[in-house]
Amino acid sequence: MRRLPSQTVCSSCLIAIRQRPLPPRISQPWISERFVSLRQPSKPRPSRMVLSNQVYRPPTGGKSSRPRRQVEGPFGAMNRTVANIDPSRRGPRPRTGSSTEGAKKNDGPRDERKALKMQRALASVSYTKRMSLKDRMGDYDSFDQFDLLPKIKDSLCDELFKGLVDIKPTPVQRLALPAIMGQSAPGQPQKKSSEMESFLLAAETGSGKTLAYLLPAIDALKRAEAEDPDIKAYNERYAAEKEYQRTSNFKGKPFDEPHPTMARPKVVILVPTAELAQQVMNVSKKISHVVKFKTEMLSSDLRPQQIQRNLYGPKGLDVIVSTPHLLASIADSDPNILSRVTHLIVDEADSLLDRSFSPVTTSIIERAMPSLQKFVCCSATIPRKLNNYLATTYPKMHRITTPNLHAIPRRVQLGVIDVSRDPYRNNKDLACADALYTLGKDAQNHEGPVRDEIDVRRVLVFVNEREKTEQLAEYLRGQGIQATALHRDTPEKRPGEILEVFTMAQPLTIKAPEKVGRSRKLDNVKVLVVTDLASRGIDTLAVRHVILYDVPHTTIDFIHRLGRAGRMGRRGRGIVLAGNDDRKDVVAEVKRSMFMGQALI
Ligand SMILES: Nc1ncnc2c1ncn2[C@@H]1O[C@H](COP(=O)(O)OP(=O)(O)OP(=O)(O)O)[C@@H](O)[C@H]1O
Repeated sequence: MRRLPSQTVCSSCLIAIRQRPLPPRISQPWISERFVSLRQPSKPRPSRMVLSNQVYRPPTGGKSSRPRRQVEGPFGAMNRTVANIDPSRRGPRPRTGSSTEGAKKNDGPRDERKALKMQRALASVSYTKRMSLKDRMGDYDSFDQFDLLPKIKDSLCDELFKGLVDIKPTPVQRLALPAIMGQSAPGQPQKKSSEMESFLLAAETGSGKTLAYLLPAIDALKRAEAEDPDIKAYNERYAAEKEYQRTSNFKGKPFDEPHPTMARPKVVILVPTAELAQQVMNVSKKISHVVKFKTEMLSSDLRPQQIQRNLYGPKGLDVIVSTPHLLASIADSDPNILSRVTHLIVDEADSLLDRSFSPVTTSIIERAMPSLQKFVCCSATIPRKLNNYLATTYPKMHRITTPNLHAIPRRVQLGVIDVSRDPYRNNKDLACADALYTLGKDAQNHEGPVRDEIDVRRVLVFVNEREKTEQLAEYLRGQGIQATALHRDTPEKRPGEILEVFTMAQPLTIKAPEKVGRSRKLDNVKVLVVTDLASRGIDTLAVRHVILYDVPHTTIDFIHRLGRAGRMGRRGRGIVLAGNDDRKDVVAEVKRSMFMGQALI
């Protein structure tokens, strides 16, 4: 029988692909009228930032797998089929054809923009691999099947998902929880591992990665606490002192012996921004209300006294959420601060291990390594560079990836407005205001949960430059739109408050206007004009619409920005404003990949 070449799709798969339901077409006239002609790029250009297509297994290769003719050294020239000419000594390239224009194209400097490259689907995750992942996920379809402490399970119903019924673990949680805890099958007890284990959690945006790493870490923390002789002795002294004070009507100083965990956390979670630190700390705090442990955050927007209090509070410290720079500088002055860490989590690992953050993040990892039991890297996007780095630094790392990694879910639709055409003629500000007015008008047709009230739409507008946030927000305000700018220099304290409107899950409504007037004032839309500051990890559950004012520099930015809408199974819509200076071919490829449900690699 003739074998199919590896790239060929077999006929049954083709039928399955064709039978997949297609997302409904965008019905808004303003999108269809000004729809960009999505041209196929004639030749894909290389990218400097490429997503990995083999996250589920470490990349193979390296020196040993290179053909001998490519290897340096005495045997390097064997079996060559072409002349071994040093490229630096090669003469000028012969020009093809007579066109000087064409020659310029060949010899000119390469486009150094961080262009996108999305020619391939997640081809190397084979169908068998995908099926086996799906089968494994099916094993755990309730939180009760995990060997978590009962209090932790209670905290899910009583605090985190209060009011929700039938909470099921998400795919990444079904895979990660048993793997990190060492649980072999549903209902089975955990098995302790004597050596340090490392994990890579790679799953789509808004898929519940925070709980996937937090629940096993807290479970291990509480189990270790029950066996810790220092904590046991402290608790006994505390109880005895309390009893003495009660019986003897004691009026002196209360028991003020510092807790053994003071400034010695066991769980450290590193995140890239203060806003994300606050969000993860809020989740951890909610669990701590039921499970009882001490959790704090460290970030640059806290005052020094507050940082001191968070670290050296007499009640101890178990879980700390921090940005790396601050923690590294504290560790410089108090080297023992990381001496008891058993679980270290690097959230948004591709950011924290990239060129700018890497030295400081790795310094923390190295300091914590002697006591470390579990090391978890977590991200929705795994660039090849990070993939290779992890494969060489942590060769035994357990790779937990979900089948749809690097794909934007099909429930998120992408519309494109070509702002180079009439009536905008490259006026992106006007196109943005128009898009927001259309969203507002559309929302007026949807009644809120209370009669005579309408929903308020919360929209994120992403720009590439910090300066543009203020400028655009001011323009939109001038057009009667409630717009706020958020960037790294937004005055202290405000980012949390500003973001709250967009992160709270509760519906936001206003009184329905008697009659939609002609005045240009949009009451039922709240807009946040923001840089990538809000694109990483911020859980904007309430946001269904994201406007990409600028075309993102990389696929990674596309995934994270669009990932703010359509979280946790919700529907969402992205709108890209594509101007003359933007890479429309790139937008077209993203749109096509999203339509096909393919990974953007
Ligand atoms: N099992 C679950 N059932 C329902 N909702 C859940 C579940 N797990 C998490 N969530 C909710 O899903 C939302 C997104 O979770 P989370 O912020 O952890 O996503 P993420 O994968 O870290 O996203 P990102 O990659 O953007 O950081 C949160 O509001 C969280 O409360």
